[in-house]
Amino acid sequence: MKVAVLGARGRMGAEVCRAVEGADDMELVAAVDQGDALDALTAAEAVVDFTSPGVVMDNLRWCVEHGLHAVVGTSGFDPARLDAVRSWQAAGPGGNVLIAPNFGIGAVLMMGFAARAAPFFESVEVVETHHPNKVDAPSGTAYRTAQLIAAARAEAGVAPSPDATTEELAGARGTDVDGVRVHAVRLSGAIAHQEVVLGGHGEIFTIRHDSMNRESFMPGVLLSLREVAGLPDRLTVGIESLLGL
Ligand SMILES: NC(=O)C1=CN([C@@H]2O[C@H](COP(=O)(O)OP(=O)(O)OC[C@H]3O[C@@H](n4cnc5c(N)ncnc54)[C@H](OP(=O)(O)O)[C@@H]3O)[C@@H](O)[C@H]2O)C=CC1
Ligand SMILES: O=C(O)C1=N[C@H](C(=O)O)C[C@H](O)C1
Repeated sequence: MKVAVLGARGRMGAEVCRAVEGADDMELVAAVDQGDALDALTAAEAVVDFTSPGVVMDNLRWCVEHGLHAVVGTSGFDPARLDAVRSWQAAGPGGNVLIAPNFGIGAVLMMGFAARAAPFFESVEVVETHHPNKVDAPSGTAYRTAQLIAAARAEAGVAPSPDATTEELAGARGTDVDGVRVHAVRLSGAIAHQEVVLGGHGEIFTIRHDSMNRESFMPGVLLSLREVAGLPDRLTVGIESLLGL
């Protein structure tokens, strides 16, 4: 299949270009970065976007309006952004869009395990750690994890995590995502790491995932490229269904 990469000179985009060039069933037909014309994308059957939260919506709208399938790794997708994508797709034939907060297999499993464990513990918080060049906080993975945890706890009728804080230096308790506290650490030497910490009656349960390099995301990206055209929904969030989860 013919693949184009948006953000091709970035940390992830460059890794995706290498992975696509190394795949027997794929051909890299366009490597597009800041300042390049998007027209080159039309040579592709599917486009991969690893740019930044500030520009991904314009890129994605262009892809949808030009009928291209898109695999998106860029972070920053809240419910309003997902609704915007659906509205563009509803306006025309468009292509399928797959948006994955994390393409790492272990990270996907970590999110699933966290949601499964969340109703069994009184308290739960998410701590993500990333390299200091990351422009957004919290990470898309942490945001998605918190959403999944909150949904699982709501469905089970679990009370909010107890927290008696009444005096706080701004930010000390992290940010609130659907009632779940999320903390972002930026650390030289780090790539992408996350802990979900659950606390109950005399026990603490920690679920941890570490991405040691950016190659770790490539099996998920290539799988997504192979599957995106045949997905049952025009917009899919996460690669869980592609992994049979
Ligand atoms: N889903 C997942 O599994 C993963 C997701 N990510 C996410 O991917 C995104 C990119 O991360 P990373 O590669 O580290 O970031 P980088 O900053 O290294 O790469 C982004 C690239 O996009 C370029 N760019 C900026 N604007 C445009 C534009 N309008 N069109 C085309 N290219 C553009 C940048 O150029 P310039 O530098 O000149 O601005 C840069 O080369 C982030 O949102 C990150 O969170 C990262 C890892 C895994
Ligand atoms: O910017 C990164 O590096 C990463 N971004 C994604 C996110 O925001 O969750 C995925 C992974 O954590 C690496």
